[in-house]
Amino acid sequence: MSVNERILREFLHLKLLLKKNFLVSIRSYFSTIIELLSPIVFVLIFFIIYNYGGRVDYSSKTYQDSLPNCIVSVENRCIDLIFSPMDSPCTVEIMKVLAKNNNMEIYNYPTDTGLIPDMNKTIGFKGGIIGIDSVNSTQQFILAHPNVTLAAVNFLNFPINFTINGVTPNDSLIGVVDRTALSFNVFLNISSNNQFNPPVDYSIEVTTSIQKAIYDYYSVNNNIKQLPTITFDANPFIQFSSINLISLFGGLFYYCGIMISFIFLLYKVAFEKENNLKQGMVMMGLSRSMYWFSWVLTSFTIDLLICLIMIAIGSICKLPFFLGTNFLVLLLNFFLFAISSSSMAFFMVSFIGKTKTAIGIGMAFFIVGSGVQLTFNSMGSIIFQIIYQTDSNGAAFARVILFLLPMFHFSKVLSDINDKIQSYPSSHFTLSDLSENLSGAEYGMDFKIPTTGQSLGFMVVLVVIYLFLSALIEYTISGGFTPKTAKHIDVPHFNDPDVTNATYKALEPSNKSPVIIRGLSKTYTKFLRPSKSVHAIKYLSLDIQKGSVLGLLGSNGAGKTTTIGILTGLHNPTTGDALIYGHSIVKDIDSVRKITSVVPQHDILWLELSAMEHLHLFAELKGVPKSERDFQIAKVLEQVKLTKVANDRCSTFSGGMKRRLSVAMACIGEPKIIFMDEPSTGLDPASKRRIYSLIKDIKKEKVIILTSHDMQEIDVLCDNIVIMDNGYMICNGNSLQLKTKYGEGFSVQVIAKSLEVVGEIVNFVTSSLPNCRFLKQSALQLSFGFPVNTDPKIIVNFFKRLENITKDENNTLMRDWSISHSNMDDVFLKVTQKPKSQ
Ligand SMILES: Nc1ncnc2c1ncn2[C@@H]1O[C@H](COP(=O)(O)OP(=O)(O)OP(=O)(O)O)[C@@H](O)[C@H]1O
Repeated sequence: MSVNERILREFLHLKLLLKKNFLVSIRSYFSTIIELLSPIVFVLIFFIIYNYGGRVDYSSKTYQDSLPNCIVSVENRCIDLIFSPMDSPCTVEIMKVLAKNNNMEIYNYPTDTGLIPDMNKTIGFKGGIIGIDSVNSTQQFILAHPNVTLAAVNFLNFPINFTINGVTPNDSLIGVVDRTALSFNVFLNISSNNQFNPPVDYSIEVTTSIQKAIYDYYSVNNNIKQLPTITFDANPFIQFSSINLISLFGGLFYYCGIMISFIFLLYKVAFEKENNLKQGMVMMGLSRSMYWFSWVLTSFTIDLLICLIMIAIGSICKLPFFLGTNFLVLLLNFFLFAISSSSMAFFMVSFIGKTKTAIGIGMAFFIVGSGVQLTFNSMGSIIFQIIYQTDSNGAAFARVILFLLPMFHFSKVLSDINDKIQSYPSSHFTLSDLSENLSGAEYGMDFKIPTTGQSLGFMVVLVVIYLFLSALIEYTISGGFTPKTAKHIDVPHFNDPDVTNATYKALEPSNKSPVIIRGLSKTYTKFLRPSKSVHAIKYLSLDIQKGSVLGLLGSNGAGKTTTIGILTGLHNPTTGDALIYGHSIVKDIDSVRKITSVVPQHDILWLELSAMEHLHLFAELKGVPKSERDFQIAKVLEQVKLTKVANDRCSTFSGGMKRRLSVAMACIGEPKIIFMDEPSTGLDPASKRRIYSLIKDIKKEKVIILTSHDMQEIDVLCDNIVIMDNGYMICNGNSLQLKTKYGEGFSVQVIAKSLEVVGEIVNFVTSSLPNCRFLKQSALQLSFGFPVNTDPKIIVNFFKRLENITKDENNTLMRDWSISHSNMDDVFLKVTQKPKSQ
């Protein structure tokens, strides 16, 4: 197959699988709606809690954020605020805003450091702000002129990134500039009755108005990307009614809204695995990589929808988190969290085979993750500081484990955003904030804590890691690392000459049969416990002719399904090869798949799709030209008698109808070889008969390889029969040859009157007929076999005795008896040496 053909084939498979996923999602609309609505539900729950559940109404406690006016009563002058140092450009910029906010004048009041300022310069002042050069001078001024000044503020330090018109002032007057916090002292005059009668505590108004000036300066100055932490030694104030601590816990609800789809994804992929749908699809020729890729695309699309819904509903509810954060940042955080979780689900499902386990693990992640989310939300950035900045082996280990969890990075981003937007009502988290270390800034200059952008990047890394690991596991399981060469081993010794002949005939280089299996072996290796490795097939060699049905018989675990799995490319053989119309299954499985079809042991059906949709899907997969599709589909539907229900969903089908549909799907595309793994299992006699006649109809010009536990089916349908036991072919021949060779000649069935007399009957029959063998017991029915060359007189005499016993109504031994030729049941029991009682 050329590269172009291969690419086209992969695209076709992707298209078909996406179509399947789309149809299944639309049809199972209940679960799809739950998945898509979950973000709405969780955001609405949070909205209700946020607005009505325990919200403290701060608006009634809002304090004024303007400076109170001083009252002129002493020295014929009063000053609203003294600030220092006045020569610092940083201080002056903020004070200008404060003056503007309060409609006040701002004056310089130069002093010589250490000297008491000249009071004459302030005569006639009635309110206003004046600057003084140092804290020292401020204190001296207040001491010298009590009750002239309402309050004084001394700036102690500014953050390092404080800039004025984009320039860092390198403010030596402030002293310490290598810190991230902005701090100031406030002195309040509440001591005198002369001016403030009665004394009033204006600490909140004064500190609030200063703080407002700082924030206003920051919010108008675009060059400053983050607000400083402000510390001051006055009473803390409550100013903004929109700050609500509950909003910090929104992360828990956003997490839950996204994790519902994580549980659904685990369930859906595990369901296809548990029901062997994936395996069946691969046997039918679908590409494994496209199977996974289709799931990745489907789940990422659902994730995107969920994230958009979440952002839309959060914005409609006017939650500060959504209003205060840039849309792209929101989308990136939600979407990267969702797809990294989905990628983790793909990785986890590599180890999960059952839907119940998948749901259990999904729920555990949901519950434990919610707890973790709650902790991260409530502890804010402190927890991230501890995790990232603690220097110990334990912390390093925790960092590695937490790194692998998408929810951890998601919480970190939420925490960063909350840190920013909770600081001030008009604060926004913008794209430029992604490079800031917001959490680190709060705790000093140690920037080991990743930036918000890095946390988002970690989620991208997780997507790559988890998808890569999932692909690696899939590649290993599919035998990708097994060398693609047909390894040969010596022919073992077989007890049965027919088996030896069949083996050597198949090994003959001149053999041109359509199917030739040569020295096929398969060992399922247990890497951790090599001694427990299973040798499922051991040197299977045979050829199959066109227009014939080969029956593969064997007890459970004999190796039949593994044989079909290898011939359809599901597993790589450990040794040997098979040629299907000249194409090697080891070297050219793609060409083999073009001409083969499978009825897998488990139906590859989606309950949400109709019979017609299944057939269209597989017709396209098998490359049936569009013009022929309708005709072929109508034909197979008629053959399996499903025409009337063609447009009904498979969920309404009985087990027999599903099996018939599987057979119809295998017949689409006119394959040259059809593998049927127990095609009639679970069917009623009428349905079985339909399948039998279909097989008889289609076998002309084809090769059919059929496994079954139904001996009658094998007897009726198969031209050649192979019996496998413990991985070996132990018999090979047609039904008559096998019965003659291994059958007991005749078999006698006796129905006992009670279980107590079974032993007596067995003694009676085996002692009456020489070389008679007790074959099996099924409830009260006992089967015996005896050779064809038994003396007819002995047989006649034996039948007469049986007749006499059953005619006697008082007999306690048997109810009835019958005689027949040996059947395949007897052959099978004899060659596989099963115990003679069940
Ligand atoms: N994926 C696997 N990994 C390990 N062992 C396996 C695997 N598949 C099959 N086996 C083992 O290989 C042996 C042959 O199994 P296989 O399914 O081919 O038997 P079978 O004849 O088809 O049985 P049944 O009639 O029950 O379907 C069994 O011992 C089985 O346990």
